[in-house]
Amino acid sequence: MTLPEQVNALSEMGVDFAGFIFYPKSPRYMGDKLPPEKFKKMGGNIAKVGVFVNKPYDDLLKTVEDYRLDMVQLHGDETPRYCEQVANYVTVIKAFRLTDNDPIEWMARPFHEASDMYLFDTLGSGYGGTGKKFDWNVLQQTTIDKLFFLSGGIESGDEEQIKAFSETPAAKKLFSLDINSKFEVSAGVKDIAKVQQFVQAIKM
Ligand SMILES: O=C(O)c1ccccc1NCC(=O)[C@H](O)[C@H](O)COP(=O)(O)O
Repeated sequence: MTLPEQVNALSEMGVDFAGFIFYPKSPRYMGDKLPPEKFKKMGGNIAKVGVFVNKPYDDLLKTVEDYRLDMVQLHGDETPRYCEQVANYVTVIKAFRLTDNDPIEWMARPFHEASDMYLFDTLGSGYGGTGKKFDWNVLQQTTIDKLFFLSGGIESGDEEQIKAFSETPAAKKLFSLDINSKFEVSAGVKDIAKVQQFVQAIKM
């Protein structure tokens, strides 16, 4: 998200989280778009999630403080030790970028104690916002013992597939969905009506 009025609209429609990209190489980078004072005032009760990629520890904590972020989503090659240190200050969602054959249990195990939640996304040439799905069946091969966000190319029309997945054992800890590029009119600007339709359909 980059526009305060859109964040407020999401909050009003009962969306739980809004994500803000603090990765300068992303086309959705918001660090130069919203000053902290404006940022802190918007969004009502929505939880504000800062998305970071390999940000030095001190810079990350300063951003969390300046913008009063509720959670951070760590999308890069952050180590368990780094996540653990950050988790002393703010809720940590560790993102894993998956291909269809990844040994998720082996990848996630070192982060079990070091993070609060996971996010499963699709591996791409960049770090996120690929608009591509991974095969959710890779999550069936293992027991995920941590709340997780499902992400990667989720779009309108996926509602039935998501409901079917949510009834499988792999979804026992499915906590929330993370949607992004498939709901954009341009980078960082959402089609709010499309989001609303999706939210209503998914809650039915
Ligand atoms: O979206 C970005 O530009 C981005 C850049 C760097 C790190 C993470 C990024 N996005 C993280 C997200 O949580 C996205 O919502 C997730 O990758 C899903 O995106 P999409 O495949 O477009 O639905």
